[in-house]
Amino acid sequence: MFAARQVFGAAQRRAFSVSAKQSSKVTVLGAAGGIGQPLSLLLKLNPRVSELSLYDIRGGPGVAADISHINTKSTVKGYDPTPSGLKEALTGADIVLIPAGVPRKPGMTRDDLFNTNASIVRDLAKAAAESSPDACILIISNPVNSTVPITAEVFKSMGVYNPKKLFGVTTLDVVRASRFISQLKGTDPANENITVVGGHSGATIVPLLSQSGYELKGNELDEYVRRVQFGGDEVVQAKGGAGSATLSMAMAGARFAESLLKAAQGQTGVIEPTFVDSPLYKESHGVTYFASNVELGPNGVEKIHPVGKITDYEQNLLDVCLGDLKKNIEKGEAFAKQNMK
Ligand SMILES: NC(=O)c1ccc[n+]([C@@H]2O[C@H](COP(=O)([O-])OP(=O)(O)OC[C@H]3O[C@@H](n4cnc5c(N)ncnc54)[C@H](O)[C@@H]3O)[C@@H](O)[C@H]2O)c1
Ligand SMILES: O=C(O)C[C@H](O)C(=O)O
Repeated sequence: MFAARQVFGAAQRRAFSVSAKQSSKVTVLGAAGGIGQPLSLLLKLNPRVSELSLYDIRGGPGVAADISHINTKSTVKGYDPTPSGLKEALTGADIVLIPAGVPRKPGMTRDDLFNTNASIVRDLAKAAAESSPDACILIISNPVNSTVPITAEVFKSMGVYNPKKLFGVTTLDVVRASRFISQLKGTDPANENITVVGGHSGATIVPLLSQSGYELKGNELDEYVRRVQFGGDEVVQAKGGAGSATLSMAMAGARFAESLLKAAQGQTGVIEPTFVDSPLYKESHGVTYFASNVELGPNGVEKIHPVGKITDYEQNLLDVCLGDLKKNIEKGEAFAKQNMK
């Protein structure tokens, strides 16, 4: 690969550096957790990251010391769990990933995490709104359908909300949908990219298999859809009380961050499904956030793609999704409004 210096003249280099930011500070809040550690590792391996900033209420500096020995160029710093540590971790960040919060145990829904995680996300969102108001904020903490609206309400209350820069990370649903179809069809999962829309829990997860030209029927289709919708439960059960998906989630979070960095660094046509402030079902159903394919650009959301042509079966799934999603979103918004500190 040629360096910009070799390929561009001075004027072009200046234009390039204005439109495409090449250095990137990425902050992980919850960096010492089950997701946080492998996610931080993958970010350290990403040459698009120049500064990695790791914060947790326990163990951030230890994880940072460990990861900092890896021989890639980026600098790594861990921060103490103090208000000033959090502020420093966030200041100047381009991307903030938030996997802080508790995971499920068998028998729990994601919504059962609401009581604990809502206030964790609210407090971290407040810190981000104060110290990194221009960063892209990537919410991993569950229930995503509610924690994203909570974050939006915090940013709105502080007058710094930018709907183009707030993302619920739903990439794991696409990763699963792609992996599971490849197992049924004997294809290479790396070449599969099944569109998944809606939200991130149970019936709000809607895989649109027909858009990839696949036609499963009857029980096989029902079982496929159910596996994508409840793939998280499969992992929660298998871990038997020790948490939920961490390694596959780290991969999915790192993939989403990589896509944002590519777009920020000038690549066009970068598309990822993600849960964002979306016009698609706002007027018709009062659903203010929705996951669909989103084109990413240097300022975050560039273009929200509509759901497109779907089958009657998929439309039925979508109808159920929209009803559940509305309740999850309203629950998050109500919490934020009643519990703004
Ligand atoms: N979006 C998704 O697809 C997806 C996938 C998997 C898990 N999750 C969610 O991600 C969250 C984290 O899962 P995990 O397995 O990593 O849990 P974990 O318990 O292993 O790690 C969570 C980390 O967050 C830290 N933390 C708690 N409160 C904090 C605060 N106020 N500030 C900073 N750090 C704080 C903890 O110390 C811990 O290290 C859960 O809510 C889980 O449900 C989401
Ligand atoms: O299932 C969970 O609770 C974690 C996560 O949302 C997942 O989809 O794996």
